[in-house]
Amino acid sequence: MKTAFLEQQIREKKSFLCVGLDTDLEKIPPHLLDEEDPIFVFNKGIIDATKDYAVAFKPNIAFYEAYGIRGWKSLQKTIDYLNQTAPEVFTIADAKRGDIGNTAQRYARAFFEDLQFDAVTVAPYMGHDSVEPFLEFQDKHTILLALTSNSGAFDFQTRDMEGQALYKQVLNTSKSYRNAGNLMYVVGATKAEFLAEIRSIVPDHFLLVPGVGAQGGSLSEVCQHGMNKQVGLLVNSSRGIIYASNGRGYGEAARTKAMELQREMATYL
Ligand SMILES: O=C(O)c1cc(=O)[nH]c(=O)n1[C@@H]1O[C@H](COP(=O)(O)O)[C@@H](O)[C@H]1O
Repeated sequence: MKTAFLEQQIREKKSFLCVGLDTDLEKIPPHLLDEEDPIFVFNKGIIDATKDYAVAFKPNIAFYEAYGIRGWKSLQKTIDYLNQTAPEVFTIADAKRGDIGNTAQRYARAFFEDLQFDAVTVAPYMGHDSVEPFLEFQDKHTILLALTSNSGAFDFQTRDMEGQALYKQVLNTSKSYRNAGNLMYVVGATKAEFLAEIRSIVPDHFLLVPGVGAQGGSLSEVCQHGMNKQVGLLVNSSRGIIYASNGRGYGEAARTKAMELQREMATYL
C-alpha cells in the first residue's frame, strides 16, 4: 500500500487512528472463552465495530505468540479478515524484529509475503543490513523504533552519542538506507515534547505514535508537535479501545471509544 492511499483514507475518515489488537484471553469478555477461537472472534468484533473510525490496525505479535500455534492461527485469521473485509485499512505487524540480514529477510517474508501485512515494526540497533531486507519490499513499510513510549527509552535512546542523542542518530542514519522511502518511525505519545525536533529531521515520514489512552500520552500535544502537511501520523490506542467493556457489548463500547478519538482527531485536521 502506498502512503498516498493511506493519506486519502485519513482525509475520507477524518481519522489517523490505529486500533491496537493486543488481545489477551485474561481480559476479553468471559462469554467468548466458550468459542473455538476466542481471540479471533474478539478481534472480528473489534474490527467490525471500529473500522469506520480507524485507518489502521496493529496486532501486537506477542499477544498471539503467547498462545503458541493456536495464537498464530488466530493472527492468520485476523489479518486475512482485515485484508478481505477492510482492504482499505493499513495493517501493522507489531513484531519489533531485528537481526542479521540473512535472518531479517526471513522475518520480512513472514510478515509481508506469508501473512500479508502492510508494515512491520523493526528495532534499529543492528544497523543497515538488518533493516534493508525489509525495505526491499515494494509498497510495504518498515516502522523503525526511534523514541519509544516506555521509561526505559531514557536508558539508551536519549543518551548522547558523539554530540547527538542516539534516537537522532537512528533517524539521520536510516534516512540514507536503501529504499528509505519505505520507512516510518515509532515515537511514543508520552514523548510529545521531542516531536518538533524529530519532525525537523524526518519532516515527511509517517510516525506511528503509541501511548495515548492507557499510557497517558496527550493526543493534542502529539498533533501540535508531530503533524506535517500530509498529517503524517498514525496514533495507536490498544487497551483504551479494545477493553472499554468486558461484557457482551464490548464491540459497542470499543466503537464509542474509537469514535471519541476520531472526533478529537477531526478537530486537528
Ligand atoms: O511499536 C509499538 O507499537 C510500541 C512502541 C512504543 O514505544 N510503545 C508502545 O506502547 N508500543 C506498542 O503500542 C501498544 C500500546 O498499547 P496501549 O498502551 O494498550 O495503548 C502496545 O502494543 C505496545 O507494544
